[in-house]
Amino acid sequence: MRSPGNDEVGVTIGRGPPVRIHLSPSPGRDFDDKTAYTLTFQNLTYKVTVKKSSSDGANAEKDLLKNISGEASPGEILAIAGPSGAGKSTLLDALAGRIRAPSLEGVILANGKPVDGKQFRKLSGYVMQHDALFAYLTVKETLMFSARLRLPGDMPMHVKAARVDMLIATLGLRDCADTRIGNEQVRGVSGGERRRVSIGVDLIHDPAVLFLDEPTSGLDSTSSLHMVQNLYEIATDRRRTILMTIHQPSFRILEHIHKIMILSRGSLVYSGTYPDLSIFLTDYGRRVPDHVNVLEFALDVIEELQESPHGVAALAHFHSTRSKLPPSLAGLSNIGQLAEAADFATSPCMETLTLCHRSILNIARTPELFLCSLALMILTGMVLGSLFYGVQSDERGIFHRTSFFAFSCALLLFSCISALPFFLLERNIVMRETSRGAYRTFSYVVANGVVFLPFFFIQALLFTLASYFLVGLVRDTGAFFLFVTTMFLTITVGNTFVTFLSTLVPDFVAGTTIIAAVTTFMFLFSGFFIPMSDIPHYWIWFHYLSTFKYPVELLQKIEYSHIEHWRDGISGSDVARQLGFGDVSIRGNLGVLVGMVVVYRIAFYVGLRVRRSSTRK
Ligand SMILES: Nc1ncnc2c1ncn2[C@@H]1O[C@H](COP(=O)(O)OP(=O)(O)OP(=O)(O)O)[C@@H](O)[C@H]1O
Repeated sequence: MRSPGNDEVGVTIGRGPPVRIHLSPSPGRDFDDKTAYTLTFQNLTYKVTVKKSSSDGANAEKDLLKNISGEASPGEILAIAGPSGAGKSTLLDALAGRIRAPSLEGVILANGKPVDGKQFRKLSGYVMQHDALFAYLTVKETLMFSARLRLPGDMPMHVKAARVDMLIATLGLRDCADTRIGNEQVRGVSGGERRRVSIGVDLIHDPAVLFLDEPTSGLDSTSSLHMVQNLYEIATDRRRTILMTIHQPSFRILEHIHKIMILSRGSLVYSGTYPDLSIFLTDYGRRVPDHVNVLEFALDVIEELQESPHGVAALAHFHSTRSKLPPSLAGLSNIGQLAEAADFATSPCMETLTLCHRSILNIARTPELFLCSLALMILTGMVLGSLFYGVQSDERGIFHRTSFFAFSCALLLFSCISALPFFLLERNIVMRETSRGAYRTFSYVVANGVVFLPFFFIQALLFTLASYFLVGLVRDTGAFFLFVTTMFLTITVGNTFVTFLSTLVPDFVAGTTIIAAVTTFMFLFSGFFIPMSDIPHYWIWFHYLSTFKYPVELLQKIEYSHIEHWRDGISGSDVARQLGFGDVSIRGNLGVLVGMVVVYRIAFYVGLRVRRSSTRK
């Protein structure tokens, strides 16, 4: 029953008074909202098919999770422990809705309601084991961009800023708020601070349930303790449900953990509190020596059992006979309901502006990269200008012009490959952000397309200024600007092509190889090396797809159609006709280049969506 005028539902459990459960209309609208989720899971089983390397080639099924049941409550930290390869991250992913239903069996309920992966992902936060943050942004900027993307668009900016400040204080990041995140090349915040920023990014919308994969990995003992203390405060003070995987935590860390689940080879072998673990082991016949870390001792026992002929089956069975299973599904079916989560916190327009702003800041922080590429344009333009200096109106002039046009296009298109590492790095961050519902993929595709356009234009202009007059191309304002426009569109096509392929390639090495190979073939089929009439009919489609064909034709046509007097009463248009460019339409070819940009952008969008759906969310 929903009360008018507020966002609470009254739910009667048994004979008790109605429980008031606050429903926030959009996640994180109210920093102090009371939304609290109990996550209950029963009989989670996850199998994957593993291809056998043996000669019979038969596939085998591997159980990554076997009938795991448990419960995570608000105000508590549930830690998932176990030896390496036990299935900790897999269980966390399953609970966070990152593994799709057909391969995952069992039931996951949030406040007694079946979890709809998409909706639940918006109400929860997931912090991955490996950070993916922009190195050149400061801690505060990183959190502020997250706030601008993940908090409601109608929330005033000062309220978002206040929330960021509060989060910075909560996570103990005050001293490094204005320090850059950093990476291998740039000095930045410490490993512990970096982890806390990653947590902050996913905490900004105040998710009711927070999943963390190894939040203390790579941290020293003090930083690990600090981190878990932060999480403890968030869980207890704000009644958040926190689930995390851990690796060999110290005594002091264990004091901050309310419940532990221990896995071994996909089976649950313990579920309960840390103090009860000692009793459990003793009852199983493994007395815990004095003054040892009981969890470490338990992991040693498990590793020993894993090596034994019967494995951990007996321990798992012993646990199942003693454990109190979570309440039955029937008993839970009416307790509360999932808060309605808006699909996205803010409008596509606001998302695009915020993403543009973030990109501009990143570009501004790495001026050397961009200045380097601009300097390269001037330098190569001048080298080409000096090489083809002062072309004449004769046969050699035609040959030199054609070579200059073809080489200029090749240079601009091949130089776009250098953008690949940049896009690959950004791809990781964008995939994470969009998979958690931080913003629309479409907004990113638009922002990424728009933000670099001025830079591409400056590149095209500098290259043209450095080469056009030295080569001695036609002195005509219209021809000059058409030349700049062609160069600009060529660079834009090349970059959109590389961004699109960056969604498909697995890594940098494969990416450069594939992009270089495809670009080389596009050059080969452009009509420059083999005239179009000589290209076999079964390859002609590749000629039309070539990113070289249209700009090279355009440059020829622009040049000759603006030369009124070539020589001996022959006009430039006559030369163009003789060269086979008479029918080329300047508008038509410019249109094709614009069309290619649009098509590659759409393909980029589709590529990102497909890649996202084929990986764990
Ligand atoms: N898609 C998959 N196909 C086959 N095996 C997989 C797949 N995903 C995970 N595994 C295997 O499942 C087991 C559990 O993996 P998981 O990452 O959950 O372990 P973990 O307990 O988190 O390990 P660690 O502590 O080393 O990170 C491992 O043996 C892993 O190799």
